[in-house]
Amino acid sequence: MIDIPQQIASEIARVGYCILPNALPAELCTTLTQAARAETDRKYRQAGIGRADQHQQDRSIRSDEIDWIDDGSEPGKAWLAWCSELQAALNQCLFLGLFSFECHFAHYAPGRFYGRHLDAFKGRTNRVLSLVTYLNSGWQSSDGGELVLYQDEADQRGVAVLPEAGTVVVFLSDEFPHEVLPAKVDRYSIAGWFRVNTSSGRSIDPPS
Ligand SMILES: O=C(O)CCC(=O)C(=O)O
Ligand SMILES: [Fe+2]
Repeated sequence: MIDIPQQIASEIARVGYCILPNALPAELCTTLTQAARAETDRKYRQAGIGRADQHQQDRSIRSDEIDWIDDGSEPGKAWLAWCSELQAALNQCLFLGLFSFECHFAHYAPGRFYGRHLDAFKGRTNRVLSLVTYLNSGWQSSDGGELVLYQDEADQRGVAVLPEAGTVVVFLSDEFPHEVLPAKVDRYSIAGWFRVNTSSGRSIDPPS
């Protein structure tokens, strides 16, 4: 059996990112795909940018809609259990000290996008590893909607990833600029972040 967490860990150690098609167990992928669509128009909210204290909605940078995931539903529970196993494996292999995980469903309606950005800035965040998985079966390259992952600030070419169901992408949050190109059809995904615990004294970071 292919050990997905092991593969992710060794790619992170080698190059800092990992793009793995068919990484999600098929049953989990189906459950999440259904859950992502069932929530359309019900719970999705316009996504914002920045930390809680400087939260703002700027549609010129980001125009997806999101719904935070918790273990209050069966799909949420199953997904968080899978991520928790991955977190344990990454800690064991890479000594990252990952402490918690936060994630949300994202829905990009046709034409929506997320401009080039970093998920974290060095020294100013406790987000260490970003994880994205896609929930669109039969995605065509003519549908657009690629994630483009750049090596560094200077890279203008990047690597394009089709958001096909089951593909998992993991990368160091403060190292790899990336963007989501507009798609011609609805695009569903989960974006999440493994974090370290930087709480000290009476100040709790991050704010809940
Ligand atoms: O959906 C994707 O491919 C990436 C999303 C992303 O970059 C983010 O939510 O920060
Ligand atoms: Fe991002």
